[in-house]
This record gives sequence, structure tokens and C-alpha cells, in this order.
Amino acid sequence: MIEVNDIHKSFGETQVLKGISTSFSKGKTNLVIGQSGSGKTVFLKCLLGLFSPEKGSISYDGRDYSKLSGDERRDLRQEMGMVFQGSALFDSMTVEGNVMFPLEMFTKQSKSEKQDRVDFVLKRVNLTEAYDRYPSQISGGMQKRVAIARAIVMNPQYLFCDEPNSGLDPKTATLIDNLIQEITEEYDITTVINTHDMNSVMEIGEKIIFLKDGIKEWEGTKHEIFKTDNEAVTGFVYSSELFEKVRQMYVEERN
Ligand SMILES: Nc1ncnc2c1ncn2[C@@H]1O[C@H](COP(=O)(O)OP(=O)(O)OP(=O)(O)O)[C@@H](O)[C@H]1O
Repeated sequence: MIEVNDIHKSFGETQVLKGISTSFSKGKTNLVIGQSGSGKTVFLKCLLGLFSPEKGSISYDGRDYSKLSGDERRDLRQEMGMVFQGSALFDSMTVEGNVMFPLEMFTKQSKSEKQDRVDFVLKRVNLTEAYDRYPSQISGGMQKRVAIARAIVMNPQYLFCDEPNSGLDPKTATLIDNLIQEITEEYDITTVINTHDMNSVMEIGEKIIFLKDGIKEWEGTKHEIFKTDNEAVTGFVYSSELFEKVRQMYVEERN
């Protein structure tokens, strides 16, 4: 579980996060939504320990990051997996090399242990046929699956994903969402996903926080988002006619 308590983050005079508190449970897909510029990426970078909030605290299963020693922080960071926007694979490495990379960097496992782990995660994301291919030789959806395999190869406690669906067609986007949700449940990971994608909200939004101008304006589940009368949320989520229709159908069905 990650507990966020009243975090503030500024750059110079610009206050970006203005006191955000929330918690993210294990085994759940937690989504962060909000308009461009609302502070989602800065928030995710605070969760990753890349930015230090000036005020407030973030605890990872009871470990308050600001109180950890340098070694403890390094150990904690190794418990975090990250799927970057655009996958961020190494172009000069094969699929296998990309997934092997964190094991080579951070573990002293034997060659066969590393190979077994790489085989396992590539099988888990259903990519065994692409071992020797380079990122430029596989589709966007496959690249995302390699990025997910690389993010989970170290057996993380925490998984952070920044716009994991960007650039994918809706069907592939849904497959990637479902894969992240399955992996989160299977390995009991605390997963936090930044997204713009309303399909993701409807599919896998077990917990959603909505940021607006650096403040948590609303939080709830995908079921609650249909019912909320918070105008900032409805204005954001139902800006598309299609989603407004889906909402009306959902509300009518329940009445
Ligand atoms: N390193 C930085 N230095 C100064 N300002 C920054 C920095 N990083 C982000 N900001 C500012 O913080 C605000 C929030 O940015 P952020 O990238 O978190 O938004 P976002 O919600 O992720 O947007 P998007 O959905 O477009 O990615 C923006 O005004 C941005 O200019």
C-alpha cells in the first residue's frame, strides 16, 4: 500500500501539487486522471522518488520515504517497476536484452537464473516469439508488452505506468489495460497508472483520483464515477458525447 499525506511540490514560484492526500491499495489498479497540466506526471514522479515534495509524506507499506537512508531508498527503488510513456525501450537491444537489462544492472543472479526469469516474464506477457527482435521490428502493442515485462522482471511491489495506452488502437489498448490489471492482481502489486484514456477508466478503474490544478478534486471507483455530480469530474469525463450516452444508459439501467 502507498499512503500519500498532504504532499506539496513547487518549481520556483509555481505551485504544482497543492496538498494531495490519498492511498493506493495492493492488488488494485489505481488510476490518476485529470486535464493536461493538472500535475499527474509530477505526482507520479513524486511516487517514484524522482521529485521530493517540500511538504507532506509518502509511505510505502509503512516506510516513509523522507525518513529512509540512502541505502534504504535505493532498495525501495528496486521494488518499483515503471512503464514509461512511449515504452522507452533500448533500440539497440533485442527484446530479450531489454528485459534482461534490470537483472544485469541490479542483481547478482546466475546466468541461468536470469534467463529463467526473462523466459517467465516474456511468457507471461505472451511474447515468446519475439526474443531476438529489436524494438523497431515489433508493433506498438508488442513494445508495450516488452515494457511491462521489463517493469515486472525484478518482481516489483509497486508498478507505475505513465499513459501506457498512448498511441495504441482501442483494442490493443484494452489488451494492455487488462494485462496490467491481471499482473497487478496475480502478484499483489500496488499499481498506479496515469491516464487520459476514458476506456481505461471504465475498464480497470478500481480506484480513480481526479486531479485539478494540483488538488485532488475527487476520488472513487469506476462505478461511482457514473454517479458523481461533481461538475469538474463530469465535465472532464463526459466531454465526449459517447461517454455521456454510456453514462445515461448506465444510470437508466440502475433505476
Ligand atoms: N521540472 C519542472 N520544472 C518546472 N515546472 C514543471 C516541471 N515539471 C512539470 N512542471 C509544471 O507542472 C505542471 C504540471 O505538469 P505535469 O506534467 O505534471 O502535468 P500532467 O497532468 O502530467 O499533464 P499531461 O497530461 O499533459 O502530461 C505544468 O504546469 C508544468 O509546466
